[in-house]
Formats: sequence, C-alpha cells, structure tokens
Amino acid sequence: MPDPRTPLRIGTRGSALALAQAHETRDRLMAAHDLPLDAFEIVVIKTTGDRVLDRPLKEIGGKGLFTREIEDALTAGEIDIAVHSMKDMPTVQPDGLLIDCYLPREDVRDAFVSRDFASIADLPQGAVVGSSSLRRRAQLAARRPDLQLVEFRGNVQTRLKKLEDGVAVATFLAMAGLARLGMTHVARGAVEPDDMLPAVAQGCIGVERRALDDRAAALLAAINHAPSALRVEAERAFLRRLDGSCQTPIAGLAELFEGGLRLRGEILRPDGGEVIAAERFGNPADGPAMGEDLASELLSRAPSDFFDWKPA
Ligand SMILES: NCc1[nH]cc(CCC(=O)O)c1CC(=O)O
Repeated sequence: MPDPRTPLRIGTRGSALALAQAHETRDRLMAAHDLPLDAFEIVVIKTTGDRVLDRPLKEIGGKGLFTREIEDALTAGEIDIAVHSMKDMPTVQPDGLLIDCYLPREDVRDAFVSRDFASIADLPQGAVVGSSSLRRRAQLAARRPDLQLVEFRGNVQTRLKKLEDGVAVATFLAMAGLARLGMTHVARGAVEPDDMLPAVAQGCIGVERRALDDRAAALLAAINHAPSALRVEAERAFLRRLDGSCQTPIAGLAELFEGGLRLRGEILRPDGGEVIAAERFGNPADGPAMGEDLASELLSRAPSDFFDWKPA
C-alpha cells in the first residue's frame, strides 16, 4: 500500500489538449477532497502517435496508438492514474487496469471550421476539405459526394495552419477539444448529430487506474459523473461489439432524456456509398445491453462485402 501522502501521479500525453484534460482532472480531485496542489504530480508521456506525424494513423496502428505507452506506465506503477479522451480509447482495457471515472461530458458535436464558408451546405461544388478521420470523411462523402478530401493530421494548431495555408478550405474538429482549449471561436458552427453523428465517446474524458489501487479508486469515485458514465458505457458497448469485425467507420451517441436513454449508431462504407443506421430507446441502466443489441442489428443488416474494406 503506497504512502497516502505521496503525490498522486497523473499520466497524460503532452499536447495542449491532453494537458488541459489532466489539469481539469487534478482540479476536480483537489476540490472534491480539499487537497493542495502538491498532492498531485503531472507526468507527461510521449506516445508513438505523438512522434509519428507524417503518416495516416491507420497505417501506423490506429486506435491504441496514443494510449498504449500510457497504459504500460500505469501497469508498471510509474503513474497512478491516466487521463484519456475516451474517443481514443480501445474498448477493452489491459488486464489489471480499468476505467470507472468519467468527467462531465463536453459538447459532443463536431465543429465546422472554415474561413470562407459557414457550413457544409455552403461549401461550393468540388471544394477541398481536410480530415483524417475515417468517420468524418465517410459521413461527408455520404452527404456531399462532390467534395474532395485530403488527409489532415496533427494537433489543432497544425490543422488550423494548414487551413490558413490553403491546403483545404474547411475542416472538422471536435467542439469539446476546442472548448477545453478555449478556442470555440475558430468554429464557424457546430454540426448537429442528425447531420454528422459523433464518434463514440466524443467529448468525454475518462480516468484509468489499476484495478487493485484502493487509494486511486477512492479518490476517483468522488469525481465520477454518473450520467456521462451511463452514456459512454452504452456507446462503448456498441463499439466493442462492432470493432472486432469492422474496420469501417463507426459513429454512436447516447443521450439521456426524461429518465430514458436514446442510443443512435451508424456504420458507413469508407467512401460514404452506404450508411446503415439505427437507434434504441430504453432504461439508462440497460445501456450496455442496448449497445450490443444495436450493434447486432447493424451487423445483420450490412451486406456481406460491407466489411471487406481494409485500411490502406
Ligand atoms: N482523435 C483525436 C482527438 N481525440 C479527442 C479529441 C477531441 C476531444 C474529445 O472528443 O474528447 C480529438 C481531436 C478532434 O477530434 O478534433
């Protein structure tokens, strides 16, 4: 049992967004437990995803790329908790680790970012749009097959610079990331989920810990936001059922209303040529079962060649 007076080491990536998320987690822990700043230590961990910036993510390993090394540090006891964008998290955690703490979810929507155009509908015929997100590319192609898509990797600043340089006339970012960086002014508007269903867990920060670490468990329990947990766990059950069999784009969103849970999900062909979508309404406590059931419906409705696509 570690000395409860040693600082709690918070592992995070070093990007501005990751640091903002780590600081938010620390501030919530300080407030919930009336702890001083020096009860915490922020430990920055550089991941493969941060180092390899010149190739599309899908070539170098996709999901898990930003989290693997952080989880290794957690398992090795080099950090005590790890703060993650849940959108980037694989649906299964390594043995001995778990996530049971979620911060209040931010805006789940995608932001439309462009100097010259106000919305997707406003984009001229054939306009060049930058995005490296398989989901956003497929959703956009489904709505606007005339648009030209170019890869657009890197952090928020890098992508904004590419827009400035004229590499593309518009791009998409998560509203949540912009909000946490105090940069929502760069968005021309938010895209409603009806028009572009967000990525599973978009806008939600989760905190991972060692399953047997009672000190971290007790600290984190006080800051878990139950409604966000219910929503994200429903979405992640949906994704878990799909992502074993499916490298195609996936979107999913759970929302709470008047005591009920609405869960929407869709899978797309990467070229946007086909979208299969469905939804469930139910009891919030049944979120994970609803997620699995929704995934099963989409899988059963997909034609046999739907999942033949492999990343380049
Ligand atoms: N894949 C990168 C990533 N992971 C989480 C966010 C934004 C914050 C969030 O959704 O919680 C982003 C950037 C983006 O999509 O614009």
